[in-house]
This record gives sequence, C-alpha cells and structure tokens, in this order.
Amino acid sequence: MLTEVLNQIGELYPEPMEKAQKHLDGLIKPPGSLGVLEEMAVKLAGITGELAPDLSKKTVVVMAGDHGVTEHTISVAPVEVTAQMTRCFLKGLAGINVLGRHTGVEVKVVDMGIKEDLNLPGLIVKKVRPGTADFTLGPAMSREDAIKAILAGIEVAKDLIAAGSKVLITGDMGIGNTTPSAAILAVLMDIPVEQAVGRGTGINAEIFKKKIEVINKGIKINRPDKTDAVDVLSKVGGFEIGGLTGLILGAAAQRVPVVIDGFISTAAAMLAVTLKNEVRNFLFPSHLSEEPGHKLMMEYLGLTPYLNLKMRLGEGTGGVFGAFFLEAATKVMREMGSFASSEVSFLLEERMAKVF
Ligand SMILES: O=C(O)c1ccc[n+]([C@@H]2O[C@H](COP(=O)([O-])O)[C@@H](O)[C@H]2O)c1
Ligand SMILES: Cc1cc2nc[nH]c2cc1C
Repeated sequence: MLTEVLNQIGELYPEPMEKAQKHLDGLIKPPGSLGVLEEMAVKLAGITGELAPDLSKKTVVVMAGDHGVTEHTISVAPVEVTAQMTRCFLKGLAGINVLGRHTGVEVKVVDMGIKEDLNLPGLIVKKVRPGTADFTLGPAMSREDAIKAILAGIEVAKDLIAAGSKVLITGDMGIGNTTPSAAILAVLMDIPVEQAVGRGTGINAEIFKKKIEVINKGIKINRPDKTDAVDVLSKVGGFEIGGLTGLILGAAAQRVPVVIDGFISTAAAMLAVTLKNEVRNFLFPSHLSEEPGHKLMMEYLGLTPYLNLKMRLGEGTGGVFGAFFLEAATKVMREMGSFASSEVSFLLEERMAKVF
C-alpha cells in the first residue's frame, strides 16, 4: 500500500502554472510585485490544476508520541507532559488552538504513540505503541512499526481530505522529539550531530552536551541507512514523526498542498522526500524555527520559510501562518481586478527592468 501511494505522487501540472502566471501578470499591480504570494499561487495551480483553488477549509494535524530517549533527561519537561498537552489541545487551551482560531484553521489531534492511554472525545487514536524504545540501546521501533506509523498518517490524510480539507498543516507534540529529529537530520544530510542539534524546549549546557552524546550513540549503535527513510525512521525516529511523514505522503498523493511547521515536522518532510523526491512539489514552508538545524533542513528541501518569528513551540503554531498566506494567494487570484477590467492603463514594458 505504501508503494501504491508513492506511485501516485507526481509532477506539477505545467499548463495551469503558465495560466496562473499570465493571470497574475494581468492583475492591477506591477508584474511580480506580490512576490512570494505570486510563487504560491503558481505552485498551487500546478498542484490542483485550478487558477484559484478553494483553500477555505484548512486543517492542522497535531501528531503526538513519546520517546524512549527521554530516559536520559534530554528535555526541560518530563515525559508526562505529552499526555497533559494532548488534553490541553482537546480543551482548546494550547498555543495551536489560539493561533488556529486566529488563522481560521481547524485543529485535529492524533495519538500516534503517547505513553499513557487517553480516552478523550475528539482524539484520533492511531497508537502504534506507547512510546518508542530508547534508541541508544537499539532501534526506536521495528521496521513493521515504522511502516504502520506511516500508513496511519496516510489514512489520517485520506479521511481529512474526504471530509473536505483543502490544505493540511503538520503539527507535533512529543517531549524529547527534537532528539530524534536532530538524529534524522544528521543521518540524512550526513553532518556532525553538533550541527544538527539544538536546545529544544530550552535545555541547559549540561543537558545539551548529554543530548549530543545520546544522538551520537544512537547513530553509532543503529547505523541507519540514509538512502532508506523507513530504516532511518525505525532506528532513530518517532511514531509522531512517522505519522507526519505519512500525512505528507497521503496529501501529496491526492494533490493536496501541505504546509510544514518547525523542526520535527520538517524532519518528517525530509523522510517523505527521501521516500519519493516528487513530494517536494506539494510542500510549502511556513516559519523558520529557532532550532539551528531547521535552516539546514529547509535548504535540503529547497524551501525558503516565509517568516522568522523566533518560534520553537511546534504543535503546528508556525504552520498555520503559512496556510493563512497560502489562502491569501488564492484570494488574490480570485478577487483582484485585472488591467483589462479596470481603468488602470497598461504598464509600459519598455520602462521595465529586465531583472524582475
Ligand atoms: O517545532 C519546532 O521547531 C520545535 C522546536 C523545539 C521544541 N518543540 C516542541 O517541544 C517538544 C520537544 O522539545 P524537547 O526539548 O522535549 O525535545 C515537542 O513537543 C515539540 O513540539 C518544537
Ligand atoms: C508546555 C509544553 C508545551 C509544548 N507544546 C509543544 N511542545 C511542548 C513542550 C512543553 C514543555
């Protein structure tokens, strides 16, 4: 089934992109003056085949999971906070609930592998296992469980799209999950762990040193194969990261745009792109996380974040802003007047610089 989904992920449609560019050039503004919004509009046309796709139903999917490496105390928070925050998401009290409401994005929460069993109304339960194993001792999960997590994410995407979501936004919750995310970055880009790792929730210098040791040990003992994303996920990943990889693949397979949030979400996007390079065609960035390695991840994906709000919360809190801009780009396409239909006379081409 995974192969089937990967086979569905293809190229952008060239003709709608050309049409979108022509349409943009005919709108009452100097050509190119809406900058990155114009790039978004053209890419969206290439994804959906439509000039002004309806992106009004936007959904952020917060995937939650726990991590065996938290045994080493590599976060400011104890492992129980993953479950506690999941309760907050469902009560509407967390950062993502507020920013989701503000940007017109609905919030869905998925238990991909929380340690505790939560029986809460509204929670989508796809639990693979109650937390990963400590990857300094062996693989975080079996290869079968890694595939299970990815397939669960694909299913979530399928269900949300069937229910009308027009854009999916990645979000995560998992105490300790900047550790597997940094490990994934170090493996896939073949860089020293020191360049991939960051302070996560805000750890001190002593814990930071330990975090580097933990990741180095995990990579050394497991020897993940950087050409095999499932191997990397199973050895040094996490269930919510696998779920997000699946969510991204599932959206791309159905030509639904996906907005990528911060460090953890982008680790999942790197795995998805490693599985199928054309996944890039369906990805949109949002913000640049304060995690230093996020810049490298974005470079790997060939994406330039729209915002730098110095955020490092995860949950999809940066992602919802990205989707807000994406919808703005579709409104420009749908609602802005053209030179042909207005009193504004045509711009004089001979006066224009060639560089734009
Ligand atoms: O998304 C980000 O860029 C980001 C950066 C740092 C921390 N986080 C969030 O904080 C938690 C992971 O941090 P840590 O220190 O426990 O590894 C997890 O729940 C993430 O959603 C998220
Ligand atoms: C309180 C808290 C909220 C979070 N949201 C995402 N990661 C988090 C980590 C902590 C510690």
